[in-house]
Amino acid sequence: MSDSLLQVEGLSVRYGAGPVVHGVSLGMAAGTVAALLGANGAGKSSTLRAIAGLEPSQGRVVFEGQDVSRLSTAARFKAGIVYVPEGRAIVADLSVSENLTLGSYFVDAGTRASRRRMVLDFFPEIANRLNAPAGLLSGGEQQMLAIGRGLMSGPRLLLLDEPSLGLAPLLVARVYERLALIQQQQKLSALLVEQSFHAAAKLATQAWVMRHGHIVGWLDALALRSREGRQQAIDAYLGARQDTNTAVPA
Ligand SMILES: Nc1ncnc2c1ncn2[C@@H]1O[C@H](COP(=O)(O)OP(=O)(O)OP(=O)(O)O)[C@@H](O)[C@H]1O
Repeated sequence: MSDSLLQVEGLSVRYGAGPVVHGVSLGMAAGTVAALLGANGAGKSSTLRAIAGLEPSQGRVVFEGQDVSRLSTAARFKAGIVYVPEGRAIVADLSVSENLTLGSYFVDAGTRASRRRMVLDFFPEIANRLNAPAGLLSGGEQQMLAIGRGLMSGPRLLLLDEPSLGLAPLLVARVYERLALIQQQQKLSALLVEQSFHAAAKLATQAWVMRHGHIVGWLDALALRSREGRQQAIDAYLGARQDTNTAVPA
């Protein structure tokens, strides 16, 4: 695909005895949001972390036409692949402002200042707390800070690991509203991992369903927003069927 941003081919991850991710293949175009859905332990985070180079893996990861499979995490980060851990992984002892600076350590002062303005415009909640220790923020604010820190590095692909984790439904909605705004205005490319089908369906235009380390289904934008698609995904989570919606594209 000429407009392909990310192409993952036969990705496998193992921690000890057996693989927890088995030959996962997926692809997405620039300027789009895609999701990896599935229940606890399905292998979603391991897949995302392997794409970022945070876990040793087998298979190929091609990013903007370049095979990055052998590159270190730092080199992939430099290429624009930015992993955003779930919100509570911000540096609690540093201030909000310092956490944001961490995300843009290698850029010049002018770029840093303009990105910071952009992030604080998107997340006014944290703009009012710049000098507060990040550990004192609410769960939702910490998630916004984690996303903001990711945006500070000028990502070409944001890998979002369960942005809804541990948040009350109202806060999940708020975080996803902001992501939608950022997506619209910045043409953000993102691959997100979610257990919350509802949250992911608002933003993603395609999703893969994982179960026991395998991709067991794929949903397009229409299926993601339909009642039937939702039911198919839930069935796939639970293993009731192995063929969510259309065939998984090669
Ligand atoms: N660092 C690790 N060492 C050993 N096993 C791990 C490690 N990380 C994950 N696992 C195991 O790998 C499997 C897949 O975990 P993973 O976190 O990728 O799933 P997930 O779909 O993201 O689930 P969750 O939503 O609960 O995070 C699980 O059985 C998990 O226990």
